[in-house]
Amino acid sequence: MSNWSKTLPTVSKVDRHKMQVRLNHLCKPIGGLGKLEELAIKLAGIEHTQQLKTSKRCCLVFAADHGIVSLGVSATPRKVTAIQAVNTVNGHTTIASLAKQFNCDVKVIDVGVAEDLENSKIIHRKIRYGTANMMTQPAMSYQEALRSINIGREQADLAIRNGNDLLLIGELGMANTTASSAILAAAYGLSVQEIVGFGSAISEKRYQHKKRVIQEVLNRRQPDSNDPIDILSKVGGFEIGANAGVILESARQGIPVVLDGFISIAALSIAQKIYPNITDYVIPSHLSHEKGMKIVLEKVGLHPILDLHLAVGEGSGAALLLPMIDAIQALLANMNTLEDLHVGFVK
Ligand SMILES: O=C(O)c1ccc[n+]([C@@H]2O[C@H](COP(=O)([O-])O)[C@@H](O)[C@H]2O)c1
Ligand SMILES: Cc1cc2nc[nH]c2cc1C
Repeated sequence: MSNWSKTLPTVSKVDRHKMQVRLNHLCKPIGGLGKLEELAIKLAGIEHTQQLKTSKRCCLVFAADHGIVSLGVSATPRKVTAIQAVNTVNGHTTIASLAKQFNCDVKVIDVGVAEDLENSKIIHRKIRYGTANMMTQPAMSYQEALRSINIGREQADLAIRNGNDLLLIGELGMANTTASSAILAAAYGLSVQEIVGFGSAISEKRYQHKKRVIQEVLNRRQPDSNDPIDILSKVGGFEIGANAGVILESARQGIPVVLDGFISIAALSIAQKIYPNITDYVIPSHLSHEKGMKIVLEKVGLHPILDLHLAVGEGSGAALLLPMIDAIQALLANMNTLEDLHVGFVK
């Protein structure tokens, strides 16, 4: 299929165990920090260290348009992808605001916006001016699907070389909850009823229409559930492929990658078809408001900390996890141990 190595480097069981022991000794009830403890253990395993590296972070926001938008599956006009891409580099979107607050760099990469973005702060890696309408033809070619993944890998590699300890994934793409629903239905054999949600707030009537469109797309395109590139090319999007590429490259280099919402788990499903254990390397952030998120996260065994009913995308939920990551660092740095206080538990 491509030049993927056979396996990923393993996460460190030793560092996971050491972190668990360390947390158990802190002056608090055993397990008292709940999901924050799971987060610390996961980071220690991925990074192979007790000295968690989390201070330099970067959110990679990939922007692309979707031909299927012409069938009325979104409440939002296509041009909002381009508008928000520029708005992000100018510092005024949800992700730009949160990233500034939580000390995170943001890069916006155009991998397929349907118009030219004349802005020097945007990284220009356009594959095409939007995907084709997947109702009438595959969204993109097999080669373009691979290219979208490779651009994600390249941008992740660049961010890692620039010294980032943590990567966050984000996206902009009107109608991409339609593409993501189709990907997830194909990848995990889920029904349209189980997976499709209201995206960026459509009406009930449009929701019924969206479900019919996605079902018809799946019937016509017949994506091969065993071939992630076939799925991505037939019913995917360029920004989704790029998100998958970031996940793959981060895992390959042992750098934790923080997922965002529904689109990021569509990307995860593509990556998971290549490496079934990819979930060991990703940090879930929040349970998006989008209907299918819960069933997919349960299926792949990921338990996000946040449930804020977010439906923004852009990497916003991933950025909101950063204060939780900073909280772990503060706890590990400042708390003393039960032994320091001469406290023992009775069995
Ligand atoms: O991240 C999510 O879970 C999420 C849920 C709903 C909407 N979005 C964002 O809204 C856009 C897609 O919504 P839609 O209705 O056009 O498919 C796209 O730009 C996403 O970033 C994102
Ligand atoms: C304004 C707006 C911003 C977004 N950002 C991601 N998806 C979006 C959809 C809308 C409508």
